Amino acid sequence: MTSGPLLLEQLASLTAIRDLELMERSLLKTLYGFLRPRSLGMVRLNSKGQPTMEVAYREDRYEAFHDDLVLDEHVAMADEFLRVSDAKFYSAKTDSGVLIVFALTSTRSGRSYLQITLGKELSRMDSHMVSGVVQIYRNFVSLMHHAQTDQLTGLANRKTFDECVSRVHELIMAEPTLINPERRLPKSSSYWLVMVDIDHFKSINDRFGHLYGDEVLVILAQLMLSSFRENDLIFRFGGEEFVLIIRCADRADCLVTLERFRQRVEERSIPQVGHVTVSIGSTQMDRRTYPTTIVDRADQALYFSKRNGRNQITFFEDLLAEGLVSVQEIKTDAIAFFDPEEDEIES
Ligand SMILES: Nc1nc2c(ncn2[C@@H]2O[C@H](COP(=O)(O)OP(=O)(O)OP(=O)(O)O)[C@@H](O)[C@H]2O)c(=O)[nH]1
Repeated sequence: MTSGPLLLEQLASLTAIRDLELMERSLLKTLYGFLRPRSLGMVRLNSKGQPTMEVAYREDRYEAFHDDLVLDEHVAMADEFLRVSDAKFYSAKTDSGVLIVFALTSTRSGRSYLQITLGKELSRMDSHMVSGVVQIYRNFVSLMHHAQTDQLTGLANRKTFDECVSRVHELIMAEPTLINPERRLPKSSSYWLVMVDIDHFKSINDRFGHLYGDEVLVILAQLMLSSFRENDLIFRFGGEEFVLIIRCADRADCLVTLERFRQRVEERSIPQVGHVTVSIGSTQMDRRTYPTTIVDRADQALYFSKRNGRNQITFFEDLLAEGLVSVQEIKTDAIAFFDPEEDEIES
């Protein structure tokens, strides 16, 4: 495995990567044993068609590459062909043999392909076999995706957040060893946990009905997807609460990003409902602080935004600097979130 993958890029698909990787390995192992190819691997492209990961598999060795990837001209052609065609695979003669490319997955954030190089064309029987194995893999990926996704908004669900937040934290802890010192990384390696809560959402439901409330949630989710980067992580907890894990250069950069989103929400006119606003609480994720504490800090910042008039952004670090909160370490796995029913604060 190469060094230097950027933290959130490792979590690109919002799915449980460890499980997905196990499935990838199992797929490659099965095909390697069956086909004994000259080479076997996978390539993942982002939504712009740029490669973000390549995997090479040989005799039980699985190697993943993230850095300095160049899109192979045959893969580019396969990508173009398989996106518009019903064909099961793409095949081309190359210097190393016959390259066969099968489409594996296709999502909003990108596509992945299986690459097989053989000494000769794939026989009819073998092509049926590979297609069958690929279909099983796709079905598993889609089941996994379903279990991890909130059905209304299409965002990752609360269960996925619980798994992801610990994993991001583990990655932050490990980061110095992951980063290649020879590669000059942009000064963009701080990670922020952000809680977003729609203001007065109950009254939207009360005035317009739940269906309109649901529509607001869907529009909010779309605004988030279009406002944050592809590799930022966006979750719906349930209710009208969302959580983000985003990478920013520093606090000022995080503020600009969140402020832009807050304004976009405020400006958006939603049919029937009109304008809605969001309150936001944010805190930096650091390696010394337990994930539960990080979540609690963002929650305290959100609570402050709510109490001070809503439609605003608060950073926990600012509250700390002003002596409005104290540092408490929560060392349990239970993550407690803001509960407006319990904490109604307006007079
Ligand atoms: N339409 C719809 N409503 C939901 C969903 N999940 C939770 N709710 C409603 O969201 C509302 C949340 O309201 P409160 O927790 O009182 O908070 P609020 O009215 O947004 O007030 P503040 O957060 O203090 O600004 C409740 O009325 C829930 O019934 C959902 O999936 N769809």
